[in-house]
Amino acid sequence: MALFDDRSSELPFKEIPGDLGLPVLGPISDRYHYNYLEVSFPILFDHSKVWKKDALIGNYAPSTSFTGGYKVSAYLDPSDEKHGKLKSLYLNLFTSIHHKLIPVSQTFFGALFDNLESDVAAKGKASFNTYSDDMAVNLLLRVFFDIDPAKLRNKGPAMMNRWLGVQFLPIATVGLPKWLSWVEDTLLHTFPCPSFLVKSDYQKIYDAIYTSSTPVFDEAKKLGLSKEETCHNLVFMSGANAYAGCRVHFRALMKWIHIGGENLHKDLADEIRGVVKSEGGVVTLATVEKMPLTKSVVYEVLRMEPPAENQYATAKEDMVISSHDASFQVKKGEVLFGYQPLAARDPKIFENPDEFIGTRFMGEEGEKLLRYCYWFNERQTVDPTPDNKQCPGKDTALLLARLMVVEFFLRYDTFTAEIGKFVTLIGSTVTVKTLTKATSD
Ligand code: HEM
Repeated sequence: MALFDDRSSELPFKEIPGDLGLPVLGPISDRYHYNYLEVSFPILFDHSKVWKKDALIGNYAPSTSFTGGYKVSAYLDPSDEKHGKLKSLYLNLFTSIHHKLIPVSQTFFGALFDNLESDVAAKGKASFNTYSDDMAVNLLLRVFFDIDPAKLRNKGPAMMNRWLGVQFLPIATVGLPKWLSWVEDTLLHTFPCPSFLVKSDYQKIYDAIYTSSTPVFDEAKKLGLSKEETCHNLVFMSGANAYAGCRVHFRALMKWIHIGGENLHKDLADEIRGVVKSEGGVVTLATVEKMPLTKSVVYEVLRMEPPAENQYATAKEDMVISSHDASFQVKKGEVLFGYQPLAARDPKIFENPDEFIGTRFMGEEGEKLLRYCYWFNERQTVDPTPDNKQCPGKDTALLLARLMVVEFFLRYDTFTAEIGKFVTLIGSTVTVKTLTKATSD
C-alpha cells in the first residue's frame, strides 16, 4: 500500500517494478500484467501533487459524444473552474433532497421487496440484481428531479443500462477466468463503441431531466453555466456516478449481509426495531444515526467490496511515495493507480482483513479505522468540497444504504440467497431464495 507521508526519508528506496519492454508488444504485456497479474496501490488525493483530469474509474475516458459533446465534471481536474461550479451544484442538490430521501426511498425499497417476495412465492427465487438495479435508477431520478418512472415509459433503467454499457464496454469485464482475459481484451478492450448506438436512449433521459422542474438549472444560470451543459452533467451524475455506484453497493449489501448469517440478521433486526420503536415508530435521519451496528455493517460492506475499485491520477511533479515498508520515485507525468480492494484489506490496518466482521467499525477503536477507508475517493473522515475530487454523493450514498438495511430488517427476520461466483464492474449476482417475515416489532 502506498501513501504520501513524511516517513519517506526513513524508508528503503526502491524502483517501481517494470519497464516499457518491446515496442507494441511491451505496452500490451504491461497492460496484461497491470490489470491481471499485479496489484499496486498509490493513494493519491493530494491535488497539489496530482492531476485528476480524465481519470474517473480508469485511465479511459469515453468520447464526449456520449454526453452531448461536453466533458462532464467527473473528468475535470479540480483546477478547472467548471469543476468547482458543477460540484457545488451537486452538493447543494444533495443537501436539498435529504429531507425527502427517507419517504421516497421507503416507497421504492417497499416496491423492491414486494417484487422479491412475489417472485420467491411464485418461482422459489428472485433476481435481486434486476429489481434492485431498476429500482435504483427510478429512485435516483425521482429523488433528484421528481421524475416519475412513467415519464420514461418505465424504460428509464433499460435506457440507462444501455447508455452506460456501451460507453464503458472498453473497461468492462465479463468475469472470464484469468487465462482467457486476452479474449476479453481483444473483443472488448481494443476499440471504443460508437455513441450513436445509444443516442436515442440518452436523448430521452436528457429530455426528462431538461423538462423537470429542478432548481439546479436556476442556480447553474447564476454561475454562468448553460442549461444544456448543466443537463448533460446531470445525466452523467445521475447515471454514471450515482446509479453506477449504488448499483454495485446495493448488490454488495445483500451479498455480505447474507454471508454475515442469521446471527447478524437478528442483531440488525433487534437494533433497528428497538431504535425505531423508541423513536415513536418513525424512521428519521436522527433515528438512523442511532444505529451503530447498521452503520458499521454498511462500512464493512464498502470495505469488503468497494463499489469504485480503481482510482487513477497523473503525477504533477517528480515525487516520492511510500508504502509501509519502502519508498518509490515517481516521475512527473506518470500515471498512478490505486486499487481500493487492496487498501481495504490491508493486514497492517485491518485485523483478519478477509473476514466480514459486521461490528468492525463500532466503538471508539472501530471508528478510528474510518481514517483508513478511501471508498469515496478520500478518507471517510474527510468531507467532499467543490475543490476536491471526493465523491459529493458520499452522504447520500451512505444514507441510502443504511435505509435499505433498515427497511429490510423492519420487514424481515432473515433471508437466504445464492451468490454468483464472479464480481464484475457492475457488481455481484444475488439471487434471493427465501425471505422470512418479521415475527416481532
Ligand atoms: C456507494 C456508492 C458510491 C461510491 C463508492 C462512490 C465513489 C466515488 C468515487 C471513488 C468517485 C471519484 C472517482 C475518481 O475521480 O476517481 C466518485 C465521484 C463522484 N460521485 Fe460517487 N460514489 C457512490 C455513489 C454516488 C452517489 C449516490 C452520487 C450522487 C448522489 C455520486 C456522485 C458522484 C459524483 C458527481 C462524482 C464526481 C465528482 C467530481 O467530479 O469531482 N456518487 N464517487
